[in-house]
Amino acid sequence: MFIFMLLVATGILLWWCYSTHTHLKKLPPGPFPLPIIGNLHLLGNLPHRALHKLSRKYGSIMSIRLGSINAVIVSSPDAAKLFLGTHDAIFASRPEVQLSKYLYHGNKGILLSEYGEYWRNIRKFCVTELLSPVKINGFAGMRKEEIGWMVEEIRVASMTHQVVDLNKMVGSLIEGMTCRMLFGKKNDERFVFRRIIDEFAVVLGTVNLADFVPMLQHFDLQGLTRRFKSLVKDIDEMLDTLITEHEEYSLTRIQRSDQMNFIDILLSVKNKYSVTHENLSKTIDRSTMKAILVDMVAGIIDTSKTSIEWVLSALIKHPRVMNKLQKELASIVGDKQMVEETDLAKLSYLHMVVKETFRLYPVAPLLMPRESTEDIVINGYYIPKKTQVLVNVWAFGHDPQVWTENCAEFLPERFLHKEIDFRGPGFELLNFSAGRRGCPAMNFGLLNVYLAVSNLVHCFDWVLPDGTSHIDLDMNEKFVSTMAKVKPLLAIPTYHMGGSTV
Ligand code: HEM
Repeated sequence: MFIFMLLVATGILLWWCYSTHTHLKKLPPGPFPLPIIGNLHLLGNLPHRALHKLSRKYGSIMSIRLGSINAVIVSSPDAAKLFLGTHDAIFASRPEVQLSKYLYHGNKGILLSEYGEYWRNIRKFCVTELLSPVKINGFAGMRKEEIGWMVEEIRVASMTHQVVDLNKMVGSLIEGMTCRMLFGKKNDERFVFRRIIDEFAVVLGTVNLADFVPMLQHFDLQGLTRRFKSLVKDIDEMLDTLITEHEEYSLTRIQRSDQMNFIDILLSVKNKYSVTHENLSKTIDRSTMKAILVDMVAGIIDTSKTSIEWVLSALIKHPRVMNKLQKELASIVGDKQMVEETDLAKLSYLHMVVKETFRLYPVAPLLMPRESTEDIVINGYYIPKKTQVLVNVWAFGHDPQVWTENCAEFLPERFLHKEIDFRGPGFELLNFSAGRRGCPAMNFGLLNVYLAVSNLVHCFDWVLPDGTSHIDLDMNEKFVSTMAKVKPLLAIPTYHMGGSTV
C-alpha cells in the first residue's frame, strides 16, 4: 500500500513538474531561426515594416532571434501595456552594446545604462537639475532668437524665390539651439560641432552586427570600432576643452541662474549637497558630465529635427490641413510676426497635426531596446531573463484595429474629442515610450516641434520646386539613427506678414 501511494505521489509530482515546465517554456511564436544569424536576414532595410508583416502572421507578442540574442517584438498597444505598464520594472533595463563601452564612459549616462540605483539617481538628477520646466523655460529667449534668425534667413531666400533645404535649415536650428543650451555657444573655430554631431548620428544609426553575433567583435568587419574610437577622441577633446574653459570662466564671474548653460549647471552642482543628487555627489565627475552631455546631444538633435521635417512634409502634402492650420495660427497669433511659446497651448489643431504625423511617421519606430531582468510569463508565454524587447510603434500607427479602416489617411481630425495623447492614458501614441524608462524630456521635445513648425507655417507659404505637385511629394522613409525621409524636404517659401502674403 505504502509503495502504491509513493508511486501515485511521484506520478503526480512528475506530472506537475512537467506541466509547469512546458507552460513556462512556451515562448511566443515566431519565425524559425537560422544558425548563427537567427532571423537577422528577415529584417531588411526597414525592420519596422518587416517586423509588422511578420507580426500579422505570428501575433502582437512575437519571438525572434537576432544572432545569438532572444528578442520579443511587441506590436499592439494592448501588448505594450503589459510590457511597459504592468511589468515595466522587469523590462526597464537596456542590453549591453559595444557603443556604450566606448562612447558612454563606461555607461555613466542615462540612455544606455542598465536599470538600477546608478541609473535611477542620474536620471532623477537630470530631470530635476537640467530638464525641469523652470530650466527649460530659462532658455526661451535663446530659442526665440534662434527661430527669429531662421525666419529671417528664409525671408531673404524668399525674395529671390530660392529653394530652401528644410532638412538642413531645421537641422541648423536645432543644432544651434542645442549647442547654446549645452555649451553656451554654437560656433567654435576649434571644433566643427556639425561634423562631430553628424558622425555621431551615423555611428548611432548603424546596426552593429557584433552586438548580435559576439564572435564578430574581434574582426571589426564594419569598421565601427575604429569609428567609435576616433569619434570618442573628438568628443572628449571638445568637451574637455569646453568644461575647462567653463571652470576657469566661472571663477571670474557671478552667474545669473537664467544664463547658465548645462555645463555651468553641472559644474555648479558638482560637490554640493542637494536633495536631488545626494547619492551622486561623489560620482558627478568629469566623465559623468561628459556622458550626460553626450546623452543630451543624442536625445535632442536627431529626434527633433527629423520630427519637424516629417510634420512640414505632411502639411505640404496635404494643403487642406496646411490651410486649416494657417487659419488657426492667424486667429490665435494674429498680426504678431512670430509665434511665441505662450501661444502654443492655444493651438489645438497644431497639436492634432503633430499627433497625426507622429502616428504615421514615428522617428523611433522601434523605440529603444529594453532588456528583461527576470524570467516572466506574459499572456501564457515564457520570456526568459535577458530577452530584448522591441516595441514596434510603427505597427500600432498602421493598424486598422486601433485606428479604423482609414488608418492610412492623414487626418488630424481623428483626434478631435478623443482622449488619445502621448501621455496616455492608452498606449496608442507611444512615440515617447512609457514607464520608468520613457523619454524624460517629452514636453521639451514637443516644444521644439511646435515652435519650429508653427513659425515656419505662420510666416511662410510653401510650394514644391520645379512645379512638382504636392501629391507627388516623396514620403518614403529610411531607417538610420531615426526613421528619416529618404529625400530631404526642398520647398520654395513665400513670406507672410501678420497673415498676409508679402
Ligand atoms: C521628438 C522628440 C523626442 C522623441 C520622439 C523621443 C523619444 C524617446 C524614446 C522613444 C526613448 C526611449 C524610451 C524607452 O526606452 O522606453 C527616449 C529616451 C530618452 N530621451 Fe527622448 N525623445 C525626444 C526628445 C528628447 C529630448 C529633447 C531629450 C533631451 C533633452 C531626450 C532625452 C532622452 C533621454 C536621456 C532618454 C533615455 C531615458 C532612459 O533611458 O532612462 N529626448 N526618447
